Amino acid sequence: MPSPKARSSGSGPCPGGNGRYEFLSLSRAPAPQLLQRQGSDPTTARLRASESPSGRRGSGSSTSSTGGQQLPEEDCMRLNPSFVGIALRSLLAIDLWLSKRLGVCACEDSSWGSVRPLMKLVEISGHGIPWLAGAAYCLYKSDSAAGQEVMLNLLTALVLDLVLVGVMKAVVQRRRPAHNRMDMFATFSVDGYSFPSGHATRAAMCARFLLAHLVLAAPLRVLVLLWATFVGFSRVLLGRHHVTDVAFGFFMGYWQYNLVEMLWLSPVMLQSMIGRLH
Ligand SMILES: CC(C)=CCC/C(C)=C/COP(=O)(O)O
Repeated sequence: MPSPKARSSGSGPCPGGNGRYEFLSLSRAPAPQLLQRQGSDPTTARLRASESPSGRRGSGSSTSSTGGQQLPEEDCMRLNPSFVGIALRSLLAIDLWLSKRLGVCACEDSSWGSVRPLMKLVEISGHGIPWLAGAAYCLYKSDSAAGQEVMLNLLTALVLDLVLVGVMKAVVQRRRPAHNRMDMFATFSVDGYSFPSGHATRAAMCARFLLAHLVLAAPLRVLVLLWATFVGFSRVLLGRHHVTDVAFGFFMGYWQYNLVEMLWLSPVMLQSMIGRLH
């Protein structure tokens, strides 16, 4: 598996408008070096090449006739792309465009660069380490069985979240936005990848967990929801993620909580597990 860090933009200056996202005009041939770069994926390279008139001229032996002109079969297939394919490509293009527009705190000289330190505080509030440390501390300090049960399950949920997000990132391997500066503290190697946002999954899951298991007054419940939303939103503002990474992260975190409820470790179960250890 290639190292995601090697593919990431690193900690250099914010690339701004000089990102990796080149949108290919349908009516214009892409630059040769662009074709070469996309050539790492043979299918994409072939499809891109077939978008160029020169690419059309020379490619393929299997042809079909259109208005007297011989076109390769693969081009004919591209003329009838499925609705789902068009919808997905459009969604992806909107996602890239919107994420770039919203990445206003991606670096100090971005339009909202002055609030970057505040956004980084929000980032820390949703980071795995403070949550793991906090849950472990509360578990240690808790003197009631109910409190210990809740904290132990929160710890389990946090570990489960790290594992599921890590697996998902390793499978999907989506790059972080080009304007992101990889200056996050304490990351795993898979955190070089973007999809889904681990902060968003954790925020959604923990918010549901806290709302379900802590007796909180209404203003505090609202605060928890606002915090979770803001953690997700700050990922895009910081340029760390695309909008879809965060949207899917919220969705995944929401469902992860259901999994936590299903796997809930009860005192009886814990007793028998501890008993088996002795
Ligand atoms: C080192 C530990 C315990 C957790 C890593 C937390 C982390 C840095 C997740 C990445 O989140 P995003 O996917 O939202 O950038």
